[in-house]
Amino acid sequence: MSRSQFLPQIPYGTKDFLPRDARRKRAAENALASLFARWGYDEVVTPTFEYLETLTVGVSGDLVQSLFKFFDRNNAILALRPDMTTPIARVAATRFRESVPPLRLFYLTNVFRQEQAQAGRQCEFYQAGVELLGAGGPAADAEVVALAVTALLETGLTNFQVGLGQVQFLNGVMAESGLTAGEQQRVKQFLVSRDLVGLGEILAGSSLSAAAQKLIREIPLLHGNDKVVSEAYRLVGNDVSRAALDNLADIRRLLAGYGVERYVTFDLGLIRDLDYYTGMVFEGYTPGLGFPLCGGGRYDNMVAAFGVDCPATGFAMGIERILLALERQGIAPPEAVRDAYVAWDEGALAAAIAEAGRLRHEGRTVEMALEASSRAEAEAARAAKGYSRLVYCDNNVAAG
Ligand SMILES: N[C@@H](Cc1c[nH]c[nH+]1)C(=O)O
Repeated sequence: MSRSQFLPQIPYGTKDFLPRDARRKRAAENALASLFARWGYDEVVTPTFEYLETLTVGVSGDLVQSLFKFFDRNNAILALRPDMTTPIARVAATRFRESVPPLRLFYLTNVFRQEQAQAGRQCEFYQAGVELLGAGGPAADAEVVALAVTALLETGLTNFQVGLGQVQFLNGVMAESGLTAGEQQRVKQFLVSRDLVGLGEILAGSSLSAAAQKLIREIPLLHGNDKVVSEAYRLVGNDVSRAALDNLADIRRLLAGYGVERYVTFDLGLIRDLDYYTGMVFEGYTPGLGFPLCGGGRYDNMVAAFGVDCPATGFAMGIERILLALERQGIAPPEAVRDAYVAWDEGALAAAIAEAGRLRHEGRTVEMALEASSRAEAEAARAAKGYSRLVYCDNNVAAG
C-alpha cells in the first residue's frame, strides 16, 4: 500500500488529545493533584494491566463484562484496569499490611472499559480519584464527599449537584420485600437506569402486596433535602434501611461543617453501576451532561477479598467529562503561554541560542527559529505564532 492510500485509524473508543485539549487536561490534573495532596493524600501509580483474576476480585457484573483481555507469552490472562479501586485495594492489602490506618491515596490515570463510546465517554478514559482505606465511620465518608465537591469546584465548575444515597437502604427494603433474587436484581437494574416504567411492570408482575409495591415505586422519588430522610424513615420499618438513613443523616451533618452541604441532595434511588459498594454512594451531575461527572462510595468488602479486613471509601471523577462540562458551560480554558519568539540573522545562531537559554532560565516560554530570517520575516512569524515579544539577534546586537 502506498503511503498516500494509507489512512491510519485509532481504535474504537480512543481519542487523541491535541495540544489545546492536552493543555486543558494537564491544567485540571495539576489542580487536582495539588488539591489531593493538600488534603493529605499520597499519589500511587499501579500497572496499566494486571492479572484478570486480580481485577475481578470483589467485582462482578458489568465491570467484568467490559474488560479488555489479552494473554502474555505464558498464556496467563491479563486485563487492562477498568478502574483504580481494585488495584488500590490490592496494594493496600499486600503492601501496607503493617502501616497505621487510615491510608489516603490518590491517582490520576487512564482506565479502560469496552463500552458504547460517545462524547465524554470513551473506552480509554482518564480518572482523578482518591481512596481512603482503614476508616469505617461517617467522618471518612463525609471527607470523601466533601473532597469530591471541592475537587469539582477546583476545576472551575460551579453548576453541579451531588446526589447522596446508601445501598443498604434498598438492601433492607429488598430483604423484607419477598421478591425473588432474580426480581431483586431486575429491580436494581431498573433503578440504575431510572426506568420507572420497567420498574412498575416488574412489580406489577410480582406477588408483592400493593403496599410493598408502592414503597419500592416511591424509592426513585425519595430525592431532595433533609425532609427526604424523615419521609423515608416513616416508609420503612426494617432496621437495615433505618440504619442506612441514620448514616446518611450523620454524613450530611458533617458535610455542613465542610460548608459544602448546598451542593449535596439525598437520592435514595441512587444505585451506581458498580456493585462493590456496601454503604453510602454518591454521584455528581451538571446540567446538559447525561452521565455523572464523578462517583464513589463505601466499599467495605473489597480489601477483605484480598485477605485483609479493611473498610474503605473513595471516589473518582472523569477528566474528559469535566473538560466537556467546562467547555459546554463556556468556562475558559487556560491560554497557552507564549512569551518570546527568538529569531536570528545569518551568523547569529549561537547568540540566539544563548539568548533563548537566558530567557528560559528566567522562566519565559520561548520558541527558537531554526533558520535565519530577516527582521520583517521574524516579526511576521512571531505574530502568526502568537508570541508576545520578538527577540531578534543579528551579528551586532543580541536583542530586539
Ligand atoms: N472506581 C469508581 C469510583 C470509586 C472510587 N472509590 C470508590 N468508588 C469508579 O470508577 O466510578
